[in-house]
Amino acid sequence: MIFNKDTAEKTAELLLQINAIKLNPENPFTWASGWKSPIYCDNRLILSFPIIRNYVRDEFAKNIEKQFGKPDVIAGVATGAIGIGILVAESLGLPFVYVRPEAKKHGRQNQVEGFLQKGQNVVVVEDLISTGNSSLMAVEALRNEGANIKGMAAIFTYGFGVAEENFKSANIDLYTLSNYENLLELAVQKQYITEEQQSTLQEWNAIPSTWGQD
Ligand SMILES: O=P(O)(O)OC[C@H]1O[C@H](OP(=O)(O)OP(=O)(O)O)[C@H](O)[C@@H]1O
Ligand SMILES: O=C(O)c1cc(=O)[nH]c(=O)[nH]1
Repeated sequence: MIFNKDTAEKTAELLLQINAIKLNPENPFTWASGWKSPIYCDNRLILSFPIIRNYVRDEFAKNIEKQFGKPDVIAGVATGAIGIGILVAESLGLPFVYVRPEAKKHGRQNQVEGFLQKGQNVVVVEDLISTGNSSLMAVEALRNEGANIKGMAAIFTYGFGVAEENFKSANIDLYTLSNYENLLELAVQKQYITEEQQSTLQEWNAIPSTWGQD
C-alpha cells in the first residue's frame, strides 16, 4: 500500500527525473529472485542527489511516524537501504541497525549489525520490493533477535500478488512511497516510454515470474 497518492506521484516523478528507471527488454535484467525483467528501478541513485534524497528521507520520516508511531529503532535492509535508512533514523533521532542477507562467516558472525535489544520496536526500511523475500528475511533475522516489528517502509514496490501474500503471511504491514502503478501512469503521460515498450511491459507484468525465460 502507498502512504499517500501525492507522495507516490512525486516519488515516481523524481525516479524518472534521475533516470533510476532502466528499460532493456533486449537484454533483460536478472533480479535478486532470479526473475528476468525488462525493467529495473535503481533506487541507489537517490543517494547521489541531495535534494531528492532529502525528499525521500523526509517523506519516510513523516509517514513512518504517522503510520506506525515512533519506533525505538530503524533497521535498513542491506545494502540498498543502509544509506537511506541512516538518513531516516537521523531525521527521527533514532538508533539504526542494518540486516545482512545472511550472517557473516567471520568476525562476530552477525546478521543484524548494530545495537538492538530484545523487545524493541523496529520499523524496517527497504529500497525496493519485488517478491518481498529479501525484506522478509531481514524481518525474520530481526525477530530472531527479539525485535518487535512495527512495519516495513519501502521506496518502491512492483505490487506483485506474491509479495502481498508473503507480507500477509509474515504479518507485516508494508507501506511504500511509490509503486509500479503510479510510475507507469506517469511514464506513459510524460512519454518517457514508447508504445512498444509499453506493450513489452504489459506482457511482462502479466507473467513476471516466468517472463523472458525461454
Ligand atoms: O523483493 P525481492 O525479490 O527480494 O527483491 C528486492 C531486493 O533486491 C534488491 O537487493 P539486491 O539483492 O540486488 O542487493 P543490494 O540491496 O545489495 O543491491 C533490493 O535492494 C531488494 O532488497
Ligand atoms: O528484484 C530485484 O532484484 C530488483 C528489481 C529492481 O527493479 N530494482 C532493484 O534494485 N532490484
